[in-house]
Amino acid sequence: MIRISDLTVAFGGVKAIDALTAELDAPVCGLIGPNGAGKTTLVNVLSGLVLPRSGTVAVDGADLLGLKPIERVRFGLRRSFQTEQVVEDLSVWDNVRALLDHVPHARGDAVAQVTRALAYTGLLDAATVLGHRLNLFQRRMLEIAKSLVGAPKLLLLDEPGAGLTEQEAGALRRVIGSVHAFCGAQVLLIDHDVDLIAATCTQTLVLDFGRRLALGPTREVLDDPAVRKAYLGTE
Ligand SMILES: Nc1ncnc2c1ncn2[C@@H]1O[C@H](COP(=O)(O)OP(=O)(O)OP(=O)(O)O)[C@@H](O)[C@H]1O
Repeated sequence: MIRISDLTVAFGGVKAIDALTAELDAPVCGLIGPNGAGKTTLVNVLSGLVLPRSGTVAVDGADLLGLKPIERVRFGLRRSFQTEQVVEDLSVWDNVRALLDHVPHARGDAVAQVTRALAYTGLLDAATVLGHRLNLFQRRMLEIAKSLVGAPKLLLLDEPGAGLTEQEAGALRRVIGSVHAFCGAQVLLIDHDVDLIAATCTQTLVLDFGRRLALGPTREVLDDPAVRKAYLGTE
């Protein structure tokens, strides 16, 4: 559960997030809005890359803003970036294994955890392949696999579907839609692909100019005339 209260982030005179209050409690939540709406800024606040001017954010009851970025990772926060953070000269296995150096996990079960995450994301057969040899889809899956080891509580996925083929997007949908069943973590998904949001997210938050334009069940939100006008470009 993510509880955001009266959150404001300003870059000079621009309020990227403007007095935002929202409770996100679905296993997979969507975060959408037009370009510049504040989506990435919100994810940056959650992961600790940006400090808000005011407000609070709690995840599963814990005050997130009181934790340093590395403490948030230990707490169970995971994030994928629009540009994948793959170590190019490490194998797929070692890319995932490296995450476990930074987070708590039961001693000795690293092999089992990495194996399980790679199997879940379809990367087990590619475990020995070096990062620079992976295609775009495999890189996206590797980002998710890294998020799944070491007791994650919340996955922040920033446009994981961008540039994928329809078949790959289908596979991504299945992986994201089952993350909660796989490891119990909540997912906050930013994507411009409304079909991906509709297929995976039961609850969706829409931002516009840093403000909350809508929050609720995804189907209702996507049918909201104000959302259709601001985001989808239709009346
Ligand atoms: N580091 C920064 N310095 C100054 N302004 C910034 C910074 N980061 C974001 N902004 C501004 O804050 C606003 C929100 O940007 P943000 O990147 O969060 O939007 P977004 O919804 O993620 O957009 P997109 O869909 O294009 O990724 C924009 O007006 C942007 O120009």
